[in-house]
Order: sequence, then C-alpha cells, then structure tokens
Amino acid sequence: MAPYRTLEWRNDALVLLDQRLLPHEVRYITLTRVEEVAEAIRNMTVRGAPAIGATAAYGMALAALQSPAKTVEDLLRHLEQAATLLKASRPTAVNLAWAVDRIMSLVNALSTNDPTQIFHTILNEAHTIAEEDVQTNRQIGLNALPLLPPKVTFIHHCNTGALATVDYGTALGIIRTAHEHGHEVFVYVDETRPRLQGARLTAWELQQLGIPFQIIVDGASGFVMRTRKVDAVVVGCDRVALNGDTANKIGTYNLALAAHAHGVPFYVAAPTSTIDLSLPNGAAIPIEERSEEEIVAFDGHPIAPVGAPAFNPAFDVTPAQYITAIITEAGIAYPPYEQSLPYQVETAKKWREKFRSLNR
Ligand SMILES: CSC[C@H]1O[C@H](OP(=O)(O)O)[C@H](O)[C@@H]1O
Repeated sequence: MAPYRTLEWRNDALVLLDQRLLPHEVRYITLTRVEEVAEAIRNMTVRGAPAIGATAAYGMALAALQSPAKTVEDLLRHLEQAATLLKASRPTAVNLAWAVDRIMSLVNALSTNDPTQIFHTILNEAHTIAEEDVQTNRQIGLNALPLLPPKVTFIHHCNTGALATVDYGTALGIIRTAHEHGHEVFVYVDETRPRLQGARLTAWELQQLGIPFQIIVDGASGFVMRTRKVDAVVVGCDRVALNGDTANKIGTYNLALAAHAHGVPFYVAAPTSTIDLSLPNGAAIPIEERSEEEIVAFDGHPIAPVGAPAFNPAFDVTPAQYITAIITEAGIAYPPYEQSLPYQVETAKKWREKFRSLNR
C-alpha cells in the first residue's frame, strides 16, 4: 500500500485525500452524504478514472445509508436519483458510470424488503470494486514488463498513480513495477496544465517511490524526444473505444503525435473497466469542458489579463493509429483493437467472476 490512501470507507463514512492541496498539504476529508461525494468528484478533490469510479460506488453506499426511505420502493427511487447525480459529476471517465451501473444492476436484481440488506449489498460491491482495482493495477504493471528494456526512460502525462486509483496506479503502476523489478527507470514528468497533476501529484508519488524524474513543461516533450533518449511514452486513460481511440488528459494527443514522429512507442495502461466497447470509435466520447478560471488563474492568482477568454477541454482523444499497444490486466492488446480489446474485456470479466467465486 502507498503511505497514503486515496479513499477509504471508515465508520460508515467515506474518507478522501484532498488532492487539490497536494503536494504541500496532506489533508483528509470525511464525507457522509452522496451530494458531498458528487461535489468532491466534480471539484477534483478526488480524480483519476479508477479512483472516481470506486468513490462513486461508495457514494451509492452513503446514499443507501442516509436515505430516509421507509420502503424498498422509496429507497430504490432515492438510489436512482443518487446514481444520476454521481454520473453527472464528470462525463468523460467511463469508470464512473461503469461503477454506478454495476451497483444499480446488483440492487435491481435483489428481491428483498429489507433496506438494510440493500445497503450491505452496495457496500460489499463497493469494497469488491476497490479490491479488484488494486489487483488490476498490479497485473497491468506485470503485463507491461516484457515491453520494457532493462534501462528505461519514460515520458508520462498527468497522474495515473495510486492517487488516480484505489492504489498502485495504472501507467505509473507500470513505471513502479519496472522499478520494483530492477529496471533502471527514469521519468520525464509532463507538468500537465492546467491542473498540474504531473508537477503536483506524479512528482510527489515518484519522490515517495524513490524513482528519479525531471518535470518538464507539456510543450517540451517533442524536444526531449528529439534531443534525449526516450524509450516509451506511457499514459493512462479515461475511456477507450472499441477501435482503440483513447480519451485521456488534455495534451495526450499532442504527446502521441510527437512520439509517432520520433518513433517512440506509445503505450496506454487501461483497466478493462475503462474500455467502452459500446462506442465504435472516439468520436462519441463526451469531452468534459471545465471552467476558464482553471486556465486564466492558478491558485486564485490571475495569469492572463482580466476578462481574457479561455477554452478548457479537460481531455482529448488519441486516435488508435498513434497507440502502439494497450496494456490491460488481461494482457497486451495490439491493433486491430476491434479484435483484441473485446478479448481483453471478456478475459478480465471471467477472472473477476473466478475471483468472486474464490472469495465467497
Ligand atoms: C489512472 S488514469 C487517470 C486519468 O484521469 C486523469 O484525469 P483527471 O486528473 O482529470 O481525473 C487523467 O486523464 C489520467 O490519465
């Protein structure tokens, strides 16, 4: 386990590490209402596709616990409202909807008149989602190892570590696994404007892990690939379409273009919970647009002239043609992704079912 917890269920409440204050302050907040959870996801107290999925699952448990409903019918209505509220908090990361829908389909399959049983069913499923996430991330790291030379230099974008997940991380989990398995690792950390998940969060996590790195501005990645040795770019994802088109933090597409131009392998670390086979390609992936304020000011200090307009898409979509491989907990997917991704999703689903049966 990392020396910090992104999220934890404790005494019938959800405890979150407030990532907006990192790296200079480690402060935890305790939430008891689903409305607070939706706001914490929206304002990025907690962020990262797998982390917000697990957080939303625990948000559903709080909704059941706080519900004033006296009948199961009323409780189900309350839970549907909570599901809608949570899913609306951030639109791009499919993990959010995936986790909430997974909870609701379990609840709707129950035949009980006992609201308490519904709460315990939801809480147990939230714990399962959290446990699966950590196992998934560790497996992604192991699956990536054969792709990496003994001495390996990465460029990494945004934050995909324990802070973006329940623990261990996805793309940063690959970097961590390489380090833990004796590879000589170095990382160029994209600062990742405008919320600086790289400079604030990834740098903080790499320091804790003892992995050497240098922070670079987002616009420097092409220059670094042209003038220094970079063995691989590794990034996370928020939604992967059937054809492999991948939504990830804004700037990922530019990074993929630069990697392609310099012949540097571009790897996506993708828990199968982030793969959305219902979308044929990336055109239909909803791209969250956040406030102009995030660009024209930082920490409340104006950067741009007063009144300067800004356009702030929080994600972009990298076309599959620029993605060398997609690494999941079920293995490594190569193009054509229309064929390899469904196999990965199906294999991971079978493993989850086996994991459940072994743990019953
Ligand atoms: C483990 S993937 C996390 C994924 O989420 C980040 O976005 P945000 O910080 O806005 O939640 C970024 O896209 C990462 O790749």
